[in-house]
Amino acid sequence: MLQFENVSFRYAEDDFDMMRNLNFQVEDREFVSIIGASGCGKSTIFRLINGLEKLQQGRILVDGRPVQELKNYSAFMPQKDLLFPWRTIEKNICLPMELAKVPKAEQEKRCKEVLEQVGLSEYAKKYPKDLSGGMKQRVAFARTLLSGADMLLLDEPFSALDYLTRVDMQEWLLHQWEHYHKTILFITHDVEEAIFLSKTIFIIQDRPFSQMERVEVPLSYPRNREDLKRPDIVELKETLIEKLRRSVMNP
Ligand SMILES: Nc1ncnc2c1ncn2[C@@H]1O[C@H](COP(=O)(O)OP(=O)(O)OP(=O)(O)O)[C@@H](O)[C@H]1O
Repeated sequence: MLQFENVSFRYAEDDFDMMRNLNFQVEDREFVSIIGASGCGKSTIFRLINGLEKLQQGRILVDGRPVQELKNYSAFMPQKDLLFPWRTIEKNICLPMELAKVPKAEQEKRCKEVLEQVGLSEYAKKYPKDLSGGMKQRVAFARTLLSGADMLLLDEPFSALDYLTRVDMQEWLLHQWEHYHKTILFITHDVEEAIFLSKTIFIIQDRPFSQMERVEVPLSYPRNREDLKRPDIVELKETLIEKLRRSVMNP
């Protein structure tokens, strides 16, 4: 379980807090999205979780232990795939294992398994330039998985993709999540994407923010895109859009 306890943070360049006494928690294996206006601090939450920024007050705990004491508890996947163009797909996927000095035979075994699972076995020897945008994000996801962390931090991973690829990738991601049973925190600007994927949605509405409104999506898994047409889901979507619009108008 991930817990934020009274977390406050401001960037050194700023003279105002970005978040103040923030409390929230995420259960193991939950799929949680964070939505909020541009610049409200969504990515900063990820940077605090993975230790890239130091919190100035409060605690971030994973299974009751401060993250400063832990290693390899979270893995980050950015919007851009960040694959190395001169490495083959399998070599890109193996990179974190190479750095962690995992024995070569084990690297190959894990790489083969994950490529099969993400549906890209026949692309192992190809280069990133040979793959479509959606395929490259699958490779980036595979690499994130192979870090071995139980919590995946996905920062707008599909925002650069065209609409149809994006829709496919959402279904694909849910399938992966059901297979791997990881905890996923997912940042998106797309309310429908958040509803389709998540069990829980956190909304950032204020600046600075000291709380995120928590909304439970009334859909079970596995999900079907038809569910998005249900009147209560259409209404939820409108409500969330309205909340975001209000937060943009009252920064
Ligand atoms: N390293 C940094 N140093 C100083 N200020 C930063 C840094 N990173 C982000 N900021 C500022 O902090 C604010 C929040 O940034 P953050 O990236 O967390 O927002 P966000 O909600 O993820 O935005 P977006 O939706 O546009 O990606 C922004 O105003 C940004 O300019």
